[in-house]
Amino acid sequence: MKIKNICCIGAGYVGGPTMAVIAQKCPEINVTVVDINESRIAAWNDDDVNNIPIYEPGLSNIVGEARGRNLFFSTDVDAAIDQADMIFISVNTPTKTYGIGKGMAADLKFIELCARQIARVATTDKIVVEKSTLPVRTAEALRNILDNTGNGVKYQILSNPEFLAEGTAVDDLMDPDRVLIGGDIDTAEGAEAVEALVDVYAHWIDRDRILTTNVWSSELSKLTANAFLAQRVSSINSLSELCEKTGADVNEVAKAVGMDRRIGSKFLQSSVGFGGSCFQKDILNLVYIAKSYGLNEVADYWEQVIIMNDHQKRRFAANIVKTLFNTVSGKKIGILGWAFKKDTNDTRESAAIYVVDYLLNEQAEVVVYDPKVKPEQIYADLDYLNTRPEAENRASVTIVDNSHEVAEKAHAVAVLTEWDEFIELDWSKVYDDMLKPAFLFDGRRLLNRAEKEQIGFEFYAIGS
Ligand SMILES: NC(=O)C1=CN([C@@H]2O[C@H](COP(=O)(O)OP(=O)(O)OC[C@H]3O[C@@H](n4cnc5c(N)ncnc54)[C@H](O)[C@@H]3O)[C@@H](O)[C@H]2O)C=CC1
Ligand SMILES: O=C(O)[C@H]1O[C@H](OP(=O)(O)OP(=O)(O)OC[C@H]2O[C@@H](n3ccc(=O)[nH]c3=O)[C@H](O)[C@@H]2O)[C@H](O)[C@@H](O)[C@@H]1O
Repeated sequence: MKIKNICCIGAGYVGGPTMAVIAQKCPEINVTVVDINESRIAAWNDDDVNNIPIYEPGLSNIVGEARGRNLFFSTDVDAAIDQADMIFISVNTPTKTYGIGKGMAADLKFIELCARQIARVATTDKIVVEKSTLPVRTAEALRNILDNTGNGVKYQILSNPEFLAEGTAVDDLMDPDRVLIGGDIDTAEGAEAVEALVDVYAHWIDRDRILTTNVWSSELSKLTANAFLAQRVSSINSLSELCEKTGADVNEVAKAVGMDRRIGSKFLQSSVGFGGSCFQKDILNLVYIAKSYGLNEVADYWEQVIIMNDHQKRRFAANIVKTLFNTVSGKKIGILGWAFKKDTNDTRESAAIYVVDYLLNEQAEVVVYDPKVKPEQIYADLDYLNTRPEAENRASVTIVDNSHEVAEKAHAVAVLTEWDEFIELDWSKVYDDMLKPAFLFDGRRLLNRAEKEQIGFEFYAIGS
């Protein structure tokens, strides 16, 4: 079976880049990405491809090449569903903020709405692909909704979790370690659907890197991969605190440990804490699932990854207060970086939000610069925490458009995102512009200690 028309519901950080790459690599397939968010779709359709709503290195070129040829962005969800033979569901699956499982379980209401919409609109057989990250056994719920419409349409449900990381999305999509496809491989129709999706990816990915499994393994592998990655960050971050007490250096420890090929060197960069939309949400979801099966020890084991991460963010902020003679009240603290990592404008769960919230509770005056994050996003992130009236966030936080304004008469500067441009800053000028003693806190191990101390900074870096 050859796929001719793909529809993707959800034009976000996953749906947009993934579909752009599929469209570029498969010129004979029409790919339509739909979303209910009109302004997001308008931005994807902006005449200037540099205005697409997601910043990812290399993405605007790909969109520029494929858009209007075989890549389309639209708000007409029904029409795209109707025409497609394969439908990717790539909508958000945030942590529930209400009811049973509040703060832990994934909120699947957007997924269910998609399933109901597909069931209502479809008149021809469809392959429905779970692209969103979902709790294990979600496909069962989807099948229940889709199969009970009584309109005779046949559905195959596949799980095809996405492993791209933001900031490197295009490279990750072009050259993934693996593509995972879960399906009902024991039936002829299921195997045919799996093969149809394998064919799409095989346009540019070797078949031996396209892994097929049963649906439940695929769903659970995605949660497991994120849990393992986040666990490595929490593991090294837990040791960063011990390094600070003992005179060991966390970078040296990470290097020594990571050179063991059984351990590997990736994801051992100590930091102010991991952020991003998925690590925390997916681990909380894993914890919730384990608990729901009565597996309390399993749940506790993974929950510790989150507990350690929260501790890391809090202790970084607390250390700023302690170092500044136990008070930051009325003091200007400059923040370099708001995104949860470099090369993205995404701020979801960024450590910066929590560090600044802590400092605001201590009555600091905060000045923020990030090269890609818009001011309204920074305020929205703080408002979302609901810690204080929105007007207070605006009164206490100033957002500037260059690094040097952050330093002007600041008592301290903290690096919270590892943007390359912060390495190249004129640090002598930063020092000159600050009040003395000039405290510099490196939450990313981005800066060279000897150089900064030479300039005159009181320098603090995670894990040393
Ligand atoms: N952000 C990332 O790097 C990765 C995310 N994922 C997973 O992919 C999924 C999507 O994540 P993101 O793209 O980051 O989310 P996002 O929030 O950027 O995008 C989701 C989009 O779906 C749209 N949407 C929601 N309900 C809809 C409906 N009924 N009809 C049409 N559009 C609808 C929203 O308006 C939004 O634009 C999540 O499950 C996430 O866990 C997986 C791998 C990487
Ligand atoms: O499911 C998802 O959403 C994605 O989550 C992560 O990707 P992402 O969150 O975009 O970015 P990462 O590079 O994993 O970084 C996550 C956080 O961990 C931090 N981190 C990462 C690595 C490290 O060594 N140290 C460290 O502090 C980063 O700064 C960032 O805040 C995974 O890497 C992807 O494989 C996955 O698809």
